[in-house]
Amino acid sequence: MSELAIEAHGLTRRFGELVAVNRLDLAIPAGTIYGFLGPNGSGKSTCLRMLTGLLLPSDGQVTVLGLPVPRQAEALRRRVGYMTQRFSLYEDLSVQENLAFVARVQGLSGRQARERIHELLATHELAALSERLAGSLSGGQRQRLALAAAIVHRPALLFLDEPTSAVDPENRRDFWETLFDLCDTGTSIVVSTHYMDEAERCHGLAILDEGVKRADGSPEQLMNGLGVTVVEVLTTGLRELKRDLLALGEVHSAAQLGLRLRVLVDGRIEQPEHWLRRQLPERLNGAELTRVRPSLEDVFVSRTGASP
Ligand SMILES: Nc1ncnc2c1ncn2[C@@H]1O[C@H](COP(=O)(O)OP(=O)(O)OP(=O)(O)O)[C@@H](O)[C@H]1O
Repeated sequence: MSELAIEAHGLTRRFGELVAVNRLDLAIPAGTIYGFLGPNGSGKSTCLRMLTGLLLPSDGQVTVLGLPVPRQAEALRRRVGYMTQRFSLYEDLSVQENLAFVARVQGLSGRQARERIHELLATHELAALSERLAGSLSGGQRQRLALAAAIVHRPALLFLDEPTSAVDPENRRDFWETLFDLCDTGTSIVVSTHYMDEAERCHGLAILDEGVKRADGSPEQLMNGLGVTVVEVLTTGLRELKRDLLALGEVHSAAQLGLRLRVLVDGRIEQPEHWLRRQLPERLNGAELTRVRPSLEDVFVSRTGASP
C-alpha cells in the first residue's frame, strides 16, 4: 500500500451541542491532491484545522506525515503549509516583505530566504509585483502571493481552505496548474472546496455533509458507483414536469439547466427513458429524453440531497 500522508480514525469535533465533524475516517495517500467537497458549514474548515494541529479534536486519532496530532503538532508545523480562507498576509507590507517575514517565521536563514523568495517570485509570476503593497493586489495576485507564502519552507503537505473562492475561472485554472506542478514535485495537497470543477480535479475526495463523510473515492469511482441513471429531458413546462417527477419515489432529483431537466432515476430501473415516458405519458409527449454520463454534481446531490 502506498504511504499515507494522513490517517484518521473517528475524528470528531464538537462545539457545544453542535457536532461539526462527526467520526471521520481518512486514509489519504502521500503525493496526491485530496479534496473535501461540501456546502457551507459542512465541517471542511474544522476538519482542515484539526489536521494541521491548530484545533484540538474532541475525539479520534490522527496521524499526519507519520506524526500523531495534536501531540506532535509543533514538530508538524514546520512540515506543513496552510493557506486559510481569508487573506492572512500584511496588506501594508510589499509582496517581497511579506515573503521575507514568513521566511523568517519559518526559520530560513537570510541567504536561504533570499534564494527561496527569488525562486517563488519567478514561479508564481510575482517578480514584477515584488515592491507592490499586498493590499493593492488583485484577487488572483493575492492568491498567488498567499500560495507562495504557504510554501516558503517547502512543506511536504499543503492544506488549502477554499483557495479559489475569490478568483475568476481563468485564475482558478492557472492556480490548479501550479498545484499539479507542486504535486509532481512530491508535495501532498489537501484542499477544501464547494466547486464541482475543482473537486473533479482531485485524485481522491470525500463528500462532507453536516460533518459526516457521505462518500469517498476518486471522482471516477464516485461517478461510476452512483447507483442512479441520469436522463436529460428537453421539453416545455419544466416547472410542472419537475414537480410531477419528484412525486415519483424512483426519481432522486430533478434539476433545471436552462431548457432541460436533469433527472436522477434509481439505478434499478431498466431503460429509464421508457420508464419515465410510461409514468408521465402526457407531460413527456414530444419531449426529447437522453441518457447522459453522471457528473460529480449528480454524486453530490444524490449523496447529500442538497445543492452545493
Ligand atoms: N469556533 C467555533 N465555534 C462554534 N461553532 C463553530 C466554530 N467553528 C465552526 N463552527 C461551526 O461548525 C460547523 C462547521 O463549520 P466549518 O467552518 O468547518 O464548515 P465549512 O464546511 O468549512 O463551511 P464554510 O465553507 O462556510 O467555511 C458550522 O456550523 C460552524 O458554524
